[in-house]
Amino acid sequence: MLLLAAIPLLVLQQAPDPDVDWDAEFGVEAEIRDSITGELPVEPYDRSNANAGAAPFAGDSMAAHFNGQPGIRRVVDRLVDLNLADPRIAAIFAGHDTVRLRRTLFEQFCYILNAGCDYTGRDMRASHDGLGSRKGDMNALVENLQAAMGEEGVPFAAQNRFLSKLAPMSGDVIER
Ligand code: HEM
Repeated sequence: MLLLAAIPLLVLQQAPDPDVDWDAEFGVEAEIRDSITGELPVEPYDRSNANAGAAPFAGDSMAAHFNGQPGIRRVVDRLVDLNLADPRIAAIFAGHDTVRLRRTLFEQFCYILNAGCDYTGRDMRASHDGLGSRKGDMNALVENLQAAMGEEGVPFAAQNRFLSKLAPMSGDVIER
């Protein structure tokens, strides 16, 4: 009986018109990547090193332990790759601009490690607002960061000093 009632509905159902631009119909604006940086646009915000969320280390020993800017770049790229491949947290990164993330995360790490960069990204609260990440997600990310630093040969003591700079940010990063 239910099947009989469904037949007229199936007959009435039409295939979607392939010529309709559904984004335009629903007012979805196309996001266009910058032709030079490859990044998607973000809402305007005030740029400041204070957005990095921690003061830089004094001296150049931490930068040296990370093998300078090239080493920091490798750690960040590896961290992003591990996060994107990590079934625990990959979904949180899906659909976000990883081109921008690689750049801003590099700047943040480089600034905090006193390796000669300014941070131009958003503050931690603004950039993680609405992501819904929890303590377990933070733990997963820290594990991936430890793996990336380990692969770069960063000594344990330096890894822990760096992690202790990031730990206080978790209040702004995870969902309240
Ligand atoms: C202390 C730990 C963390 C630090 C230092 C950090 C750092 C950053 C930085 C610098 C940005 C880019 C800001 C910008 O582009 O303006 C960012 C964005 C992002 N972070 Fe984190 N993060 C942390 C933890 C996490 C965790 C635990 C997750 C989820 C598992 C996460 C997911 C994301 C995502 C998805 C974005 C992109 C947001 C967007 O495109 O709007 N982060 N993070």
